Amino acid sequence: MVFNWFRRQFNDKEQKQEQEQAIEPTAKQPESEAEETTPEVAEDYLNWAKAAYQNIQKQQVSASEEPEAGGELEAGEELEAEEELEAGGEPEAEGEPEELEAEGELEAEGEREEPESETEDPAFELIAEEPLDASEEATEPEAVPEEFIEPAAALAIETSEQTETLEPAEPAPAPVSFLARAEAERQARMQRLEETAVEAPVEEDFRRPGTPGQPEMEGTEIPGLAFDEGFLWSAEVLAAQGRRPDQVSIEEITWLQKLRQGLDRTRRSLINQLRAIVGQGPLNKAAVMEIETALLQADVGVEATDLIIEALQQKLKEEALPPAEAIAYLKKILREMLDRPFQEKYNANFVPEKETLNIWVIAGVNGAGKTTTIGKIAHLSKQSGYKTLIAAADTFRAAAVEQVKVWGSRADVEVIANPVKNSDPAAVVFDGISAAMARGTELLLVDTAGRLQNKKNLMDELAKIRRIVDRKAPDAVVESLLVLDATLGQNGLRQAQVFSEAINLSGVILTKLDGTAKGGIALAIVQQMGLPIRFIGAGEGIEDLRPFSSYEFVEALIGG
Ligand SMILES: Nc1nc2c(ncn2[C@@H]2O[C@H](COP(=O)(O)OP(=O)(O)OP(=O)(O)O)[C@@H](O)[C@H]2O)c(=O)[nH]1
Repeated sequence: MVFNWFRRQFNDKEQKQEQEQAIEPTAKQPESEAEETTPEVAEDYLNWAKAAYQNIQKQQVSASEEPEAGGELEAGEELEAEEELEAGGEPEAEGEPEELEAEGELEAEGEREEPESETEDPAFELIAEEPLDASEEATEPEAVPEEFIEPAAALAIETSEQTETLEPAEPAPAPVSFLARAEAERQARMQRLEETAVEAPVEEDFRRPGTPGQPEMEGTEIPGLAFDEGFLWSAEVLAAQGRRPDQVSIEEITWLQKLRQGLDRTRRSLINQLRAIVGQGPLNKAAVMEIETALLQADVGVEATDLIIEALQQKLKEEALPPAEAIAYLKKILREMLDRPFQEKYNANFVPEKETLNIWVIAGVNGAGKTTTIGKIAHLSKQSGYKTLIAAADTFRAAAVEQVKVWGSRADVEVIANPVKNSDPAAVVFDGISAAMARGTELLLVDTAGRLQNKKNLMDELAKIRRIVDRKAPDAVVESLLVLDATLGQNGLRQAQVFSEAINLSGVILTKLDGTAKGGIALAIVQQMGLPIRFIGAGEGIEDLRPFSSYEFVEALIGG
């Protein structure tokens, strides 16, 4: 059974089989977000969650009964593939060298440009100051140089500290969630039964699957997945998006829980302040300032904050909304902002095309999480049933190639690399595309350097890689994705601007959303750059990166 993470569904064939034996869905969709708190909707969500849990149980049982699925390649093919890989850049580079050399695209080894002392951009000062050491052997990933953290970022760090110390004296009463309601009803039922029953039946306890007397939850307990508050929240988020309980995978639930946990710091600071302010009629000046502060502390940025407040204020002038509805309206504003790039230029469905070569060039400064992200996407892609390959074109640091190889082996995805240190990255990309074409690869992930002698060299190199891709694979679906470290807050935006000058960026991958109070940076990126967020990372593990969903993000950011 293959769950396609890009499509957020099981691949068609498996889906059909699954549905034949699936437990029928029971949730009725709420007509509006405000309806979430009605007992009927709460009950529906609870039933939906139970059905989803049971279906995941079934998936687990059938997965454990299935024979181990083989790798992507048959044994023979694997051998051939290896041979091709062994041949590395040699035959490919030899095959069409004139084409490239004639165009002056490929530099001979050792002919890389000398470090230049000019530094047009302060963000690259450190890079320019550091000597070019092609044999750099560091095994540990490098942190983003402090110099990257400019005044804006320093300010953001200060504000983040303030965020931590900001403890609202008395949180405003939250609307009763369906969890609390279900628990209250359960307690009441329990009490009634105790009072009236001669022989008390075993009470339903949906929190402990397999409890005697609870037939629908009987069966194998799902290892590592309790039917708890986190499960119920995740189920509600999925159900509210129109998903059916039989379409949900264990990975989705786990991911949503992780995302919510990751955004915990941002959410706690935001939601407590917002709940206390909204829902009291039109916003007065003091309330506007408080919302502004809360959003700016979450690194939403001035431009996006102004728009959010304007839209919220407009609505509250038209009608006085109770807090739950005002928050629901705020969520809508945030979702619309995050989805705006899809109305203008970009496709909302970010899915590699099957049986087509998709090439994703991954850029970003060192330390942003580029290598880790490539490994995670490779894993996601492989798990989702795509033939995947990685081209290790960050040849500036020897350690970078080794790191990509480690992630490649974790994801069980081959890596095309040139063993020669400081070799031409464009040649590696060229070889990567040749290998991808020969193997019928569907997704080729290209790692690129995050640091060169100076900004100009870095940008020239990225532009050159893009030209090679366009020339060598004119029919491929190409995306240029920038990896940004969410903890850098506004400073990440400056990096994005620099990169977008060199390569035609088509999206952003936001990493390290866990453990930052600056989760609002996603809104600033979309508002200021007009770029869609394509993936978000919330942890260092291979499973900790998933395609971005504005609905899920906003729920995790300011949901209950
Ligand atoms: N907490 C957290 N850490 C992350 C995430 N993504 C990456 N990291 C960590 O960030 C550090 C840098 O990640 P790398 O993938 O090595 O970054 P890079 O951009 O490739 O940088 P170089 O390795 O220097 O080329 C590593 O310690 C990763 O484990 C994330 O989503 N959350």
